[in-house]
Amino acid sequence: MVRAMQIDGKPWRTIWRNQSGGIGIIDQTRLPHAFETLTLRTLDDAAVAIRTMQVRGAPLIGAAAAYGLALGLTEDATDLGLERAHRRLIETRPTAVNLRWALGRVVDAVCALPPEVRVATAFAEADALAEEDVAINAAIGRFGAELIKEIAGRKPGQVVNILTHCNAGWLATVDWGTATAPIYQAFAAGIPLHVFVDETRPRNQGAFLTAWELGRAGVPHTVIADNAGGHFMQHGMVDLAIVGTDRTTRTGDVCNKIGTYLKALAANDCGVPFYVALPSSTIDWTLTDGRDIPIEERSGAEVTHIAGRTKDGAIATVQLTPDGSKVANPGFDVTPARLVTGLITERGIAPATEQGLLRLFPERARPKG
Ligand SMILES: CSC[C@@H](O)[C@@H](O)C(=O)COP(=O)(O)O
Repeated sequence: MVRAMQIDGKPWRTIWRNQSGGIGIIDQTRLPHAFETLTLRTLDDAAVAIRTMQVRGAPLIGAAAAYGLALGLTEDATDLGLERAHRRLIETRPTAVNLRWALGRVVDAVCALPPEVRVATAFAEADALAEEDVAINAAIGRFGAELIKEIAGRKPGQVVNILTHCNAGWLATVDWGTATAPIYQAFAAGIPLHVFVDETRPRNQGAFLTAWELGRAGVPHTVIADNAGGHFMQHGMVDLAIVGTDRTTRTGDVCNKIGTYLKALAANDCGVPFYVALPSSTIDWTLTDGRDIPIEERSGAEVTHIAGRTKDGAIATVQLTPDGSKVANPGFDVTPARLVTGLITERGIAPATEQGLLRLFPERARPKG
């Protein structure tokens, strides 16, 4: 199988166990201008890495939290230690449901065990979860690549143009990405394609991360200002939009990075198919209304300031807004299911409806009566 994530020809994942017993990560706050790795050794290291977005993206937040809980148990494997580590990690970021899901998996795996075997079991569960993430994203890639191939079949010899928002790429997962997995697989199969990358203000995950990883993979792409997507759709320059999600309700409402909703509205108006790629760990089966999803409110400094590389190679932060202007910074928004053409999951593509999801995940049906 083609491996998605390579940097200068060397395969990489976003998170790994290293020789010294620590957890290796790529420090995503340093990209695209520096590629640096870090080792997480303690519960606190893991919590800080998630909160400060050294690791980010719903599936990777889940994997990092699972390893974080295992690290926490190395400090205190008692019931109290488990509870403390769980509380510390669950508070790091509110929107991606993968965090709750991954912590729940590790807690379920260890809670009935005596403290002396909990650490090994927790690491094994975190390893399993990370491995599964890779396989799940590869499956999403196979289903999604078929959509791209279908479009390519309708315009022989022409490039398929795909728009994506934020970074739902391999940097947001353990490998492959969700929204990017179909892109990588179609590209590897020789389909001529090009990706419009929304810059994704205010944290610029598109401009900083998606552009960087597509560039490493040799995928043709163009970074656009967030406000430009509607224009390109209106002019027939986008064949398909694929984005990720941090939490999807059982009815198919999708919560993703701020600005996704506006792209879905524009896609709907322009007749551009709008797909959301997700592992089932991103579905919150307890929710039926996207308006109930907690939206992360982030620091205003992300709106008032921007960091970048100066001509002499230094990283500098500059102020954009006038002194004294108030700012608001919701990190996510909800795209109602009616604007979503389909959900690309590891079990296939479902309409964004409860029925559609239950056809793929029948074990999630609510007991009758
Ligand atoms: C496969 S990742 C899906 C989402 O997590 C992604 O689109 C996103 O919104 C990431 O937000 P971030 O705030 O960078 O963690």
